Amino acid sequence: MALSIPDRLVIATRASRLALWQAEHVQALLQAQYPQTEVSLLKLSTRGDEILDRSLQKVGGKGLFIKELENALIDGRADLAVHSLKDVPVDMPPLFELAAILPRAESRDAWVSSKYANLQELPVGAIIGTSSLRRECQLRAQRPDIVVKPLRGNLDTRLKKLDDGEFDAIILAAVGLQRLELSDRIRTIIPLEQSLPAAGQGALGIEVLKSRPEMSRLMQPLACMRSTAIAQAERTVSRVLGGSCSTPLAAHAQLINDQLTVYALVATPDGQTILRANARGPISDADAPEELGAKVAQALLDQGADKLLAQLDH
Ligand SMILES: NCc1[nH]cc(CCC(=O)O)c1CC(=O)O
Repeated sequence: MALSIPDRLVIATRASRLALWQAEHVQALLQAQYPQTEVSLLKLSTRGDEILDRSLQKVGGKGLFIKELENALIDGRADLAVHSLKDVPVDMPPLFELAAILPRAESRDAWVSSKYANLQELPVGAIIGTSSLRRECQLRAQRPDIVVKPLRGNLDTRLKKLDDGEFDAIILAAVGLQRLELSDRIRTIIPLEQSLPAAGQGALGIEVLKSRPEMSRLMQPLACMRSTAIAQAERTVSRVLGGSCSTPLAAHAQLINDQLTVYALVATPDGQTILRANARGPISDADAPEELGAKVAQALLDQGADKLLAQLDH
């Protein structure tokens, strides 16, 4: 059956500068793919953007950033939603699917500080800004003396808090700074051994309604098969371990030729215990990424990851 190209496509997006960059990127790709189609943006404010005073974990987690966008898909106000893949819960509500994962950019974390070049240079008792337990546990494993304070808000807000002197350094995903032409704020890209990233970090995902398979087909030219394999492996680790944004859990995969390597860790927030596992194998068939992800998750469970995660639940 031939694909019928619609006259209009509406992209639902959050209104932050980074979200708009991402949505405009997808808009340009779709416009190039379908020159006759009018591709526009529907900018929405989400609960995750509005609630800045309380920790996200307490008010309902990362799903808050995508719910308003999903509502726009249900109402037909939009045809697709663009998300940072990292913000898309691993268990999607059954009405929706990830139609395409785009080529992944930089996936590592960035060290941002005007005073100190890296973690090792920090003076005793220095104050680091991050609201990510994943980042906190890995930093504190290396520097138990540092003080970690929460840091929320969009990128510009976070940088302003650093510049106002609230922190000695902050940790951000490098990709966001790069996309907003703020690369000069990156003192160093933190090596994977020091800060293993979150599942999906650096990649964009396009979400559509499952009931509109033609929409999913229209998105296929934007999909990157290699980034999809990587993301599937990483997201499987989180899914098997029941990861949420309140879990100190990292999952990162690399694909070199046809060899996929999956690294993962689960930790206590104080970084006193860090369980690590990895696995490598060829992506010989479509199930291989998920099998490798599941294998790494199982290796963590064999080390007691379930007990560690259960302790964190209260
Ligand atoms: N935690 C929130 C979040 N969700 C997505 C990004 C941008 C990075 C990405 O697209 O992977 C960020 C900011 C950050 O981690 O610094």
